[in-house]
Amino acid sequence: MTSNRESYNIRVLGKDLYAQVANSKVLLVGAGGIGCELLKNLVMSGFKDIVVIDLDTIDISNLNRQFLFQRQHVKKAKAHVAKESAKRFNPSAKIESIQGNIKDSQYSIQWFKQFTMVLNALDNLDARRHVNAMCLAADVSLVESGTQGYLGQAYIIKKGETECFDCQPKPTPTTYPVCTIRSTPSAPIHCIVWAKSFLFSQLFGNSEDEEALEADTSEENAKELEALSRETAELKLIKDAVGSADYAKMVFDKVYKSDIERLLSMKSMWKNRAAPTPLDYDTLESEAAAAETSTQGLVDQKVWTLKENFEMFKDSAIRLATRYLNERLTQSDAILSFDKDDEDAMDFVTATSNLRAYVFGIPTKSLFDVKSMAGNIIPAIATTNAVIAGIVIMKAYGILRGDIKNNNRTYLTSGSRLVQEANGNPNPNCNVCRSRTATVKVDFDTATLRDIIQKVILLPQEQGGAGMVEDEVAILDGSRMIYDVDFDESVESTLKEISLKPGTILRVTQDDGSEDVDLVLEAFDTNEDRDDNLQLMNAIPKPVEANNETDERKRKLDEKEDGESSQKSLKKVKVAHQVVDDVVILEDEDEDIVLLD
Ligand SMILES: Nc1ncnc2c1ncn2[C@@H]1O[C@H](COP(=O)(O)OP(=O)(O)OP(=O)(O)O)[C@@H](O)[C@H]1O
Ligand SMILES: [Zn+2]
Repeated sequence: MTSNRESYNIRVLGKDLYAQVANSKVLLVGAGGIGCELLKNLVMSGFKDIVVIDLDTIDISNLNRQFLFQRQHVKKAKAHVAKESAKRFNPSAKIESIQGNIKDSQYSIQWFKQFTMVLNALDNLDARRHVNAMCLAADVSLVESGTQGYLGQAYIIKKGETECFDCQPKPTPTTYPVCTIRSTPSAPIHCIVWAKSFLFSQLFGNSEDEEALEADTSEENAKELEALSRETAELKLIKDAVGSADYAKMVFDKVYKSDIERLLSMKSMWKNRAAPTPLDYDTLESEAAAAETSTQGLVDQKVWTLKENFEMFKDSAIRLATRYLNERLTQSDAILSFDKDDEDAMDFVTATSNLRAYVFGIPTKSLFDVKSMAGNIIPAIATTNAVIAGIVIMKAYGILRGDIKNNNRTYLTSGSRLVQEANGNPNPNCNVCRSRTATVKVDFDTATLRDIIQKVILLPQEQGGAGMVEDEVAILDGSRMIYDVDFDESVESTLKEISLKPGTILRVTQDDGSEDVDLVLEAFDTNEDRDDNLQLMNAIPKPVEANNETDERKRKLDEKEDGESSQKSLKKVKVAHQVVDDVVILEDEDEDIVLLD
């Protein structure tokens, strides 16, 4: 018997599409902000066979937007709780939940192949890249999505038909010159980067952690680096004094007094900028508590007074020092890593960055603001996730209809407008998706590397092979070279002997620079009939001809670059691929962008 929801879905989607929806198997990667919305949407729109994977447990800070979770679920696995909550929307849906990392090797290409489609609901580049590569190798359609504040996007990735996640280069994160952070901060962010990437990691972490500081070889910078190494040595002494009664005072005197006095002695530095003012521990200590009071409002949103920052500095430094010492009792090289959700770390970074701001006459910030700046956080907004999760379902319908090439990318832009942009063709220079892939079934115990070379790599293109030339071929298993003309020792070894397993992808390259070929190795089924110890399952696609469609698109754009009318469309292409953090966002709204109904 069909339920009300089911008959409604059939009416909306039509019988055929609904049947496809009901028969498809979907992998949902991530059960966070977008993932929760999406899992709910999937079961409500008729998807019945779903696997959801997430590595994390529920944090209290997730509850404001991840509506499948409630207070009593805190610390439980996201995937399992999401499954239980979503099932209540549609008890007939079959959901398998996995608490795990999608990057684990057990989630092989073969494993990905069981799905009709994969839906990403992730929050980091690394995992997105991995799923992109797996879906390309397994030739499964992927819907990629992301949100950032009020902005969001969703689009389909399909091997050979669309751009992949890595077709466009992603910009590197913002860096700051060492001297600005170390000596001449002029904005709150400079003080926060100093507190988080320098002070915190020097005291409690790995001193190499200064990833935000740019390596700069200018003369001014050389001096800075020299001062940096001297100060690092001094800090080491303090680090060793962790646990002593005057630990907080030692840290304070060094970073807010002697370091600042040393900076002041470099007079030329302050010719054209306001000189810093050192702080005095004893004066602050003796000052009556809070003569001035901090601003009103929620605790996290108050801007603390100098005295309050001072007290918080002492308190949080001792809390962290105690934790650091305890960790070292069990593991001698233990460190504390900065985490925006760690209250002690956030108290410390807020207080120490604000004290530094006082020294340099820079406005101070509330804990809330420091947290978003230190954690690089743009607040996650439930409604943005909900809109994007809805659009992901539309993309999923697009995949089932076979409408991939013409399926646009959808962006939620500032002003809450949904805009569309044509999905690009694969970038011919992308080394993630432009390789040519074929699956080869092999008997790992008897097939040799020579078999692969003869029966696949040298096999003429007309017969489905790669048609390569023996002397020019090299074969790699990941970064391990297993064959080239000067390294042919393993050629008579069986695949098992050279540790190749089902799921391995061999990359075959040829000197002449023609496109690489990826061979996905699979085992024969136990009782499978076969004539040989190796079977090429699909013809290897021919190399893409130059001047293909993508080049054509690029050429047209290049041509138009001179013309006035082109500026707009060129700009559109550029802004569309700007990436902030992990999410591509569209900053601008162009008139020639198509509005959705
Ligand atoms: N490699 C991975 N394998 C499985 N799940 C992953 C992987 N990387 C990230 N995730 C999951 O993807 C989800 C992304 O959701 P979201 O962006 O809402 O992040 P969050 O961690 O819930 O929130 P926030 O980062 O804002 O505190 C998270 O639940 C995270 O655990
Ligand atoms: Zn690509």
